[in-house]
Amino acid sequence: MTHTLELNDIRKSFGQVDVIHGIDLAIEDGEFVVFVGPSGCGKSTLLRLIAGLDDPSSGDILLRGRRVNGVPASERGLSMVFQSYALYPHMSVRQNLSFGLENIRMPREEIRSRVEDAAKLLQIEHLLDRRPGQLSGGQRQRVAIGRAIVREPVIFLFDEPLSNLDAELRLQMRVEISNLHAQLGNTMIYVTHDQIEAMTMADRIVVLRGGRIEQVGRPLDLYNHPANKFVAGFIGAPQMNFLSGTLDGRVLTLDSGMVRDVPVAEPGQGETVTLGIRPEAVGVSLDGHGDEQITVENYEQLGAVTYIYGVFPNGESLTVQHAHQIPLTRGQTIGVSFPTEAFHIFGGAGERALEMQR
Ligand SMILES: Nc1ncnc2c1ncn2[C@@H]1O[C@H](COP(=O)(O)OP(=O)(O)OP(=O)(O)O)[C@@H](O)[C@H]1O
Repeated sequence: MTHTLELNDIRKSFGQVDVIHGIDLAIEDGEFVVFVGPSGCGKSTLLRLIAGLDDPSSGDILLRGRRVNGVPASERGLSMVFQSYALYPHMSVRQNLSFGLENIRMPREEIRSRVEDAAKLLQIEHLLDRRPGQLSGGQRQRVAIGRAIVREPVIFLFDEPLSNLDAELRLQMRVEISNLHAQLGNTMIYVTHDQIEAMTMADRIVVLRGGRIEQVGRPLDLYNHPANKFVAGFIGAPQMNFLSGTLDGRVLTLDSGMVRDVPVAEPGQGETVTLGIRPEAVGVSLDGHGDEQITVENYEQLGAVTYIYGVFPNGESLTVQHAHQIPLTRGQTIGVSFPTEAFHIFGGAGERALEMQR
């Protein structure tokens, strides 16, 4: 089977600096793939290599089975949507949408029909005669997306397209881009540092760090089975709790005091490990019962959910996400419990999750 896009051992250096360290990835036709990772991990660089705005130092890029290294961006059949929108300020929305098509001498009628279809799809028909300066941020972003749509690309490339929008509009555009993907069915590659965008829009997430892939998988697979501590900490908000301990045989002893049998596939030999547990998996008891006790340092009552920020006697922190409204005061002691089924145990410096016999 031919993939829409294949990256084979892609590397990129700028002068002496190696930025991408060997990326292998195959993307299927129609997939929505999100590249996510902290600032500087190389996600924009990778997208630019795919787009043809830059060339890899080594490795092959295949589009529908054809090697495209060195093929100019304009001949790859891809459309990119930038964070900055990159609209022409002196042109109307209609001209912004049609400009690229006029440049390739597409017949007028075809251009008109594509522009009108895209405007309808994005609900910007009433804005076609305005200039970008007369539009809101969200409307400008729609025009930028429209300009990508009219080219009918093999793949849409999005580089942090929502970063300049406020929270409410970001949420709305997230849903719209997902709907667009469902309607158009094109392959989409989307770069963001926002794990919520990744979780909500992706068919598959590629987590990057330092120019390497840490894990590739469906959103909930990454959430439920992170391959290492980095992915576990990056996916999910509030962040997973990490508690230090040692593993001897199948007995986990936390530095905070709790001792528990854990169903690890391989028994330990007294080595240091990290227990990961998501905030929503921690049980709370106001009368102090549970596996351990924490002091409430702070809390947030959001109505539907309560966040508790606590500290163990040994100084380690614990965040709890509780699904109910409960009375709390700073400085009070509460009991917390940790169900074994929710444990993630990371070996070494967190580079791998230990296999569990569930
Ligand atoms: N043209 C360049 N010359 C030298 N170094 C570069 C160049 N472009 C990018 N880099 C470096 O490559 C690394 C990856 O940059 P890139 O922009 O791909 O990261 P990113 O994950 O997209 O980050 P951000 O979320 O901040 O945009 C960074 O350390 C950056 O400084």
